[in-house]
Amino acid sequence: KNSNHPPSPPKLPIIGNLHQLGYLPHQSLRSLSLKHGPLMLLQIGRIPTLVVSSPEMAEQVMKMKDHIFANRPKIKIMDKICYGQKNMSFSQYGEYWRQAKKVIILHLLSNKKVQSIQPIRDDEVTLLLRRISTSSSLVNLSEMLSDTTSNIVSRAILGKYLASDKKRNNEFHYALNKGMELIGEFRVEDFFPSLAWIGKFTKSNDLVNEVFKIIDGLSSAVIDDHVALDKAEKPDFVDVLLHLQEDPNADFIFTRDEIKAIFMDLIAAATDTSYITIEWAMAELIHNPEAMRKVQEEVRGIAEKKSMVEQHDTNKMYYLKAVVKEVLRLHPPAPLLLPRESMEDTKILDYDIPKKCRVIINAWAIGRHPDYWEMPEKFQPERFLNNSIDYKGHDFQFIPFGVGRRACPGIAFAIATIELLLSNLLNHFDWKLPGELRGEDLNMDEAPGLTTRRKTSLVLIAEPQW
Ligand code: HEM
Repeated sequence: KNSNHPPSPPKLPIIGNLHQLGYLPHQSLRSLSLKHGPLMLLQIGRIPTLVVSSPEMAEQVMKMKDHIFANRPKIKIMDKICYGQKNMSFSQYGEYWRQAKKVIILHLLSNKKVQSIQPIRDDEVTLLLRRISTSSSLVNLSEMLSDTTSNIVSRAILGKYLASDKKRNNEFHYALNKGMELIGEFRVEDFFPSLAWIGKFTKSNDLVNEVFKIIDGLSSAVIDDHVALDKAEKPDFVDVLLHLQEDPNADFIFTRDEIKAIFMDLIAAATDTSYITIEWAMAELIHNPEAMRKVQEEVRGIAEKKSMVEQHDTNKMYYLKAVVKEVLRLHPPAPLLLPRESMEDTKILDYDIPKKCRVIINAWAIGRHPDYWEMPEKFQPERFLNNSIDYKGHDFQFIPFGVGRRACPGIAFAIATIELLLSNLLNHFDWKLPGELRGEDLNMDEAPGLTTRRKTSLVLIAEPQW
């Protein structure tokens, strides 16, 4: 009662502010923050939840007090589908997380490793371009990009495709879509722990079980294949984790379930975010024909009629890089980042923040903050030319990958994939909406979930340049 808490919107008995989260929580929370300020304390069911909506407050949480806010809350669905929350993204801050991060960076995400998988990226780009060229008049770009990004990441991690046939591939993408939707929901069992038993009887609990069954089936098959093949010569990332189990000098040994949680998490984290970025980039460029003209002129000028843009070509594509940044500003794939949790009572400025307070950073609202961005709702890649604003965690007005200990370790991996795929799509084809539709007619609505996809698939006509 004597604490000085941040401002809170009025709440209802029992549910608190739950009803104010709306269909797209990042948008509803921004509207609330315009009334109640950049640091708000909501009560969602039983859980105090701090909502951060300005660059200054984000810096306080993710830089000044990062050591206190480095935990993730326990979330029932992650517990179920990630074998006790043993994936890196949602694991508790501590020794397990440190060891998982160490092995992931060393064997998968270092700059050297990211460069070493260039042949896989090139190969998958070639297949994508061929698939588009040979498809009927309408191209479902959303579906193709989702396939290509998951193929790149699964070949990088597993040494092969995750799903060996079309049926399994469809099951994986279904589980990925449903999983992201379910994780993004504010679910009864997480916010009313005493009512957790109700969750067991809901339809969404059946969906969670269905998602888990698919993920567990696919990941168990991967482990069985790796054990049977044992590639000692040229081990992939899963081989590395399995070999640790037999290494008497290993600092840490991951169990079979932990290995499954770690690699499936990486495939999901990399696929969804990367393809969403390219999908929004293509949508914004169709919506803004002048930006499309400029970026195609740059890409084609540098590619000089080569049938494929190579990774090193993208280093000179400054407008393309500005397009990618502008897309990440307007459409950060994880608009509320991933939730964090305070590990002790603390203060932000003069406000008291209790231990075990959930923290939501509204990166979507921060990227559109009118004090930091001129005409913040407008797609304008030029704003990133001739300045050093970057997504690497120093500019708190632009934080699509998060900041601090729990920031995304996959930036280099993601950007290499996004720039290569996008530049090749723009080099190889001209893009149009079907029928008489014009750019401004394109539906730009978002779908709900942990990651923000487009509400409707992006279906376009591709006209090859050669
Ligand atoms: C455009 C692409 C991507 C975006 C926008 C993105 C964004 C994010 C965000 C916002 C977080 C949480 C940060 C925080 O809590 O402060 C995160 C965490 C994470 N990302 Fe990414 N990500 C992308 C691609 C990737 C890729 C390609 C990989 C791996 C191959 C990856 C692996 C991870 C992992 C393992 C975490 C958990 C980090 C931790 O909790 O310590 N991400 N990412």
